[in-house]
Amino acid sequence: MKQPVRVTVTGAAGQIGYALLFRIASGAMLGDDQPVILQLLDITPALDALQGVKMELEDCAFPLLADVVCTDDPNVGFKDSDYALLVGARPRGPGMERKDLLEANAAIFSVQGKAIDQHASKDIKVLVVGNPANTNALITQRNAPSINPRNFTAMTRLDHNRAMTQIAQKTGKTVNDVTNMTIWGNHSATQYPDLFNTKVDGKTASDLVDQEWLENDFIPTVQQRGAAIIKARGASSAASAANAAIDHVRSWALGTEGDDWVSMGVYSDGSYGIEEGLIYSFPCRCNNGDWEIVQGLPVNDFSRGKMDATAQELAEERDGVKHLLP
Ligand SMILES: NC(=O)c1ccc[n+]([C@@H]2O[C@H](COP(=O)([O-])OP(=O)(O)OC[C@H]3O[C@@H](n4cnc5c(N)ncnc54)[C@H](O)[C@@H]3O)[C@@H](O)[C@H]2O)c1
Ligand SMILES: O=C(O)C[C@H](O)C(=O)O
Repeated sequence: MKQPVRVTVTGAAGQIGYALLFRIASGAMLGDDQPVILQLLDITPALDALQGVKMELEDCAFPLLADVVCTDDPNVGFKDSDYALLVGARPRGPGMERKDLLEANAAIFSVQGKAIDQHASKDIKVLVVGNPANTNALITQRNAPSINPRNFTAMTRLDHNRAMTQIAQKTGKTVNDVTNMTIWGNHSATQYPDLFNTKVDGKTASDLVDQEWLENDFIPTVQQRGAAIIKARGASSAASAANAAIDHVRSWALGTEGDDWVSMGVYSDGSYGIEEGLIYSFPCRCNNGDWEIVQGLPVNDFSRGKMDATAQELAEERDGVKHLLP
């Protein structure tokens, strides 16, 4: 049996937490042979509820669950942590954009970045789910200067999965036929789901649909899916978000399949002309617990405009939280 790894989940008493923890403990995220210690962080008023979640985790008798720690102290929550899923943040309500949450949520990530810097493993892999995810990931990263910026990522896998299903349904195929999907940019209404590099059954997806559907149906549907779920459910996506978080960390830790890639919000090295240092969603391949941006994909004028617009929004969000970026 491998040694257990420490997985911190913030906002563990919330909606996404409830859909996430049991799958991590079952081995769905890090593999059937990897024991885990769950370090669950939430705010003080949520600690009773968190104890209830811990009791339920115990009642599952998961063979891979080595221990569960519940705390309201980030210094304890991130102690020696190998993986951190930063979920704890306020969700948006109807009529809000995700960046409207910046003021409410940004401070959480500067505190947690500092705690990660001081207490976590220097090899920690961090996934930020709490919105606005890309800019919160940037705040976390900048507050943890002793850790490689590549170790801080933001979640666009939910958008990626949504886009795969939309194109599969449109072309009468299944998601098993869809590969090489890319979400470029911000997890926001400016994100750009790219069908020009996606394949369906080996054929280029943009050749299988008309430009009118691509521009006026597919892209807005993916961009607005979170809002559509809030309208329908009266609460933001939870099970699908937890599923995407599992997918994101699993790909990062255990690798992507063959030539396929996944979408991850990662530290930009200037690839595709995107300003260095932004946390921008790129097509990424993962191997040996590391990711690399897929290079050399063709970018037409239509795509270029959309990729730049979402980068511009990220630069504006960054400038709006300058006071939290040491
Ligand atoms: N990136 C994505 O694709 C994606 C998808 C879905 C939701 N989200 C975001 O995830 C976040 C969580 O959503 P949810 O539905 O679970 O919300 P929720 O309100 O059900 O749960 C949030 C939890 O975070 C806790 N929390 C608040 N401040 C905290 C702090 N400082 N430290 C630790 N915990 C803290 C709350 O007490 C609560 O238990 C929201 O910001 C939501 O917008 C992102
Ligand atoms: O849309 C939201 O606010 C929640 C989440 O980011 C989503 O995409 O479902």
